[in-house]
Amino acid sequence: MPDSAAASSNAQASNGQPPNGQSGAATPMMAQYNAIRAEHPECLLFYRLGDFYELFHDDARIAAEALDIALTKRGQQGESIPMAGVPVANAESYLARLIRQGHKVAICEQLEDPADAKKRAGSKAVVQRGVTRVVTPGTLTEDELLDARSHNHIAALSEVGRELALAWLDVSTGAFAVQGVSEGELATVLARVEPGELLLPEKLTQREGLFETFAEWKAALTPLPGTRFDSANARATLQETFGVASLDAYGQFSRAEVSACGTLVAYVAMTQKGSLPRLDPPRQVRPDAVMAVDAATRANLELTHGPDGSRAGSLLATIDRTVTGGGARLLADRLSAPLTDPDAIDRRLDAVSFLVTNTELREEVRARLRRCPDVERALSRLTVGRWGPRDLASIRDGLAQADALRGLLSGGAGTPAPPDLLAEAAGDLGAHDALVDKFTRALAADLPVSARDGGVLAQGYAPELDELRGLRDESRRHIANLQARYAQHTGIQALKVRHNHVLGYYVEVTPRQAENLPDDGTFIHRQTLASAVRYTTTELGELEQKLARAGEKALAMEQQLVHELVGEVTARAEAVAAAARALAELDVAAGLAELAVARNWSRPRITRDTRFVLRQGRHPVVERALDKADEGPFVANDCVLDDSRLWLLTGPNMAGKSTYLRQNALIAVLAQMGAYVPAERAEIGAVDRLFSRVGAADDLARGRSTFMVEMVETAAILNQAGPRSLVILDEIGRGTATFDGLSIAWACVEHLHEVNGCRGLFATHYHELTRLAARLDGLSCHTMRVKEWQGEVVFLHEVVPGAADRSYGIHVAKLAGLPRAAVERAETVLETLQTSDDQMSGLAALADDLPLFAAAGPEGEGASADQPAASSQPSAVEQRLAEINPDDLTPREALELVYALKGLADGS
Ligand SMILES: Nc1ncnc2c1ncn2[C@@H]1O[C@H](COP(=O)(O)OP(=O)(O)OP(=O)(O)O)[C@@H](O)[C@H]1O
Repeated sequence: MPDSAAASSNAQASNGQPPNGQSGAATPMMAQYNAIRAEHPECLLFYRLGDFYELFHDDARIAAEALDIALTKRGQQGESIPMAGVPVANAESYLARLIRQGHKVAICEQLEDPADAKKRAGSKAVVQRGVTRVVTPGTLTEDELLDARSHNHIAALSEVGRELALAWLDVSTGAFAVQGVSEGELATVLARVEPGELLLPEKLTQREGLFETFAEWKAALTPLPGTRFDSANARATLQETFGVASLDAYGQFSRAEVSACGTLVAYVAMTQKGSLPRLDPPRQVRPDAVMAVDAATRANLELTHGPDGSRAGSLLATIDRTVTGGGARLLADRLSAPLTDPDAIDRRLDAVSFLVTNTELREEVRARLRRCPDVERALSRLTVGRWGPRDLASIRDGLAQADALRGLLSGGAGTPAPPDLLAEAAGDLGAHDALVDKFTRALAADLPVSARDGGVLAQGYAPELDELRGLRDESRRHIANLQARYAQHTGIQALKVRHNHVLGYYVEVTPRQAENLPDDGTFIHRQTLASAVRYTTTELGELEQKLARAGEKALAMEQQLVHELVGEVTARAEAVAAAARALAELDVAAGLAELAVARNWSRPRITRDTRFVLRQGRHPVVERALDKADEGPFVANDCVLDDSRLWLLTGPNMAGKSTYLRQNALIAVLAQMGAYVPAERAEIGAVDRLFSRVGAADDLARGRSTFMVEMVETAAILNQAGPRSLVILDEIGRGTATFDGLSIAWACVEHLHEVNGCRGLFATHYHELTRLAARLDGLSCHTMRVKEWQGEVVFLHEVVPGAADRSYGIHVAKLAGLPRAAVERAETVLETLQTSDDQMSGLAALADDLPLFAAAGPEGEGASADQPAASSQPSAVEQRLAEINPDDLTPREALELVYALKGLADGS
């Protein structure tokens, strides 16, 4: 332990406290506290005092506020220290709340029995204490602190030379991966991994190009000194952890990758004070193996998080039919990282197909999986040494089902042989019957939460244990019998033999009865209370000692036997982990098969070309919502991006454009994660990058307006999309003035067509853009069909070739309840705008829209409906327009003209 006086002032400084007057004034216990506190400046310190974890100084203030617990004071030689405490018994719920609020907590335990401390150093001894664990958001293992259905990733970003790499792992399952990244890709990879904690070298936080990315992950950042990322140390850490002389067996890692992986493992070891949970060797992820989906696209498409940020309403929630925690986590992983290699995707699809076809097998597999506890997380707790008896039962029950499932999949007589992925999973399920048998015999039917007080092992498992337990129980029985014997001997029927922690076993009678006790030396007085007198006897003392000895021995033996069971699991941790992974694999395949059957989805065909053909596609989430609300059938639509790879979609508001755009992107994601899709037929040339700009929101936190956000996202698309990419863009340019918006939309369509050459769907209200179709061969126009019936507009939600002539925006405004006067006024204005014969003069009229609206007072004051406001002189814009012939313009000239017109309009 460091010198307590020095550490004391150190701790106080790091704690934001003024030094404690003279540090020498601290009591020995506070000196110990201060020293330990100083070693963990970034954490709140839970300092064990008996049955409580206490927090002092600023820690106490923070915890009191965060947890809504009392802030008290502890006197200290005239000075009092703020203090708050949480009971050890339910510390986990408090920990969970602190971690969720972004705090880290160091748990400081008593490392010896207070009685031993007294023996060692007298009555003023300070019990030895030390931090046994640092709890951080990324290093949790307890079920109470984790969401069973999501991964909890901790990641490390490292830079060596000019190379960056990101490693991530889930401490609660051992899953471990690493990927080399460029500065530009980092945001996309982080959006996929979603780390709860991100370690990085301090100096990287200042890197200008990464500033924006880190702002997104501010709450998760844990900057560490650059020395912690040394790649030689990192390599040594990894080799030691995995017991190998070289990492080559796991892949050819760059120095940045080694540094990221090693630093991550060393950090986790530090938080667990040396005892690492079982970890998979790092799996190298090739960036091009996974469909790149940036953060904005993920959010727009609501892949794993719904509109409110939770799982509800997301694509994941809609497709998740898994029945185990491991399966749910794997499904979320797959959805977050769709593949690009058609063969790899087909392997997954083969597994789903097999279970779609074999209904009985699927049902049986799912029934068995339902009985599987979370083996992965139980294993992680067992290997890190933070387990409870129920974790042993989880391993037993999970492996028992694994054995049965292996039998089911072994393709016995009459059952078709399973495809590769399932056959491999069956192999990985392993043969654990001996362990399952042993654990079944060993574990008691009702298991306690903790192994501390025994009661874990079943009667009949270990004869020596039963014998010791027998002795213990016999002594208990003897003690119980004594009561009857003493009652008879003394003639006092109400005499009781009782037990408490202070006296141990004693005989109790009332004070009046005490007078009648025989004075033969049998009863030795211990205590007199108002209502009772208590005695011990030699015989009772002896029995008690026997009982205690037998109890202690039984407990010691039981604990040893239980540890042997734990050892049996940890010795075969790799095989158990493989079985757990296989269970998850089966669960995902069976869940997706169940979904496909229940919702009538079909198997997509993934190819290496760039055709994208969906027949009768549906939006999985909207369709489900319509079903549930009984709001009529969802109208299926085709999407054929082939020779015409870019579709321009016009149509009224509320006609279903956004839904259509999204459903095609979602189907691509589903297909490439290896799932069936909501379409009659799907043929998808594997998409390497998916981009979506749908809807818009302010990003006030970063001082960006809606339009700025829209442009930043659009810029990312135009800069990155390539021929294999799929882009969906909804109403680009609507966030600014009409002409600016139209010009930008126009330029974007041209750019996507000419430069990016990607597949895409572009929804717009700028009907003028449809003119581009005449010049760009890869562009075709489609529209949402509507029917006008008795003055009302009916949305048919059907995508057909062609262009819309109007937007019916006013109709929607009316539906939404805009005041009648406003609706009528809007109709008048619209009519005015549409009076010009050709499109360009329509545009000219649009440029004047502001004066028109400004002139309109309430209920038709100012310019009246039948006398529209218009300047008598032709405006500069009109004059310019009169000079040109639209048919002579190239798209580029048209764009330039639009800019010029805008300039004139702004200047007038
Ligand atoms: N194919 C469909 N079948 C049935 N209902 C649909 C379909 N597509 C959309 N809808 C319904 O229409 C509503 C509006 O759809 P959506 O938001 O896609 O319209 P939009 O054309 O993008 O509108 P806006 O231009 O106003 O954004 C949806 O909430 C859904 O209830």
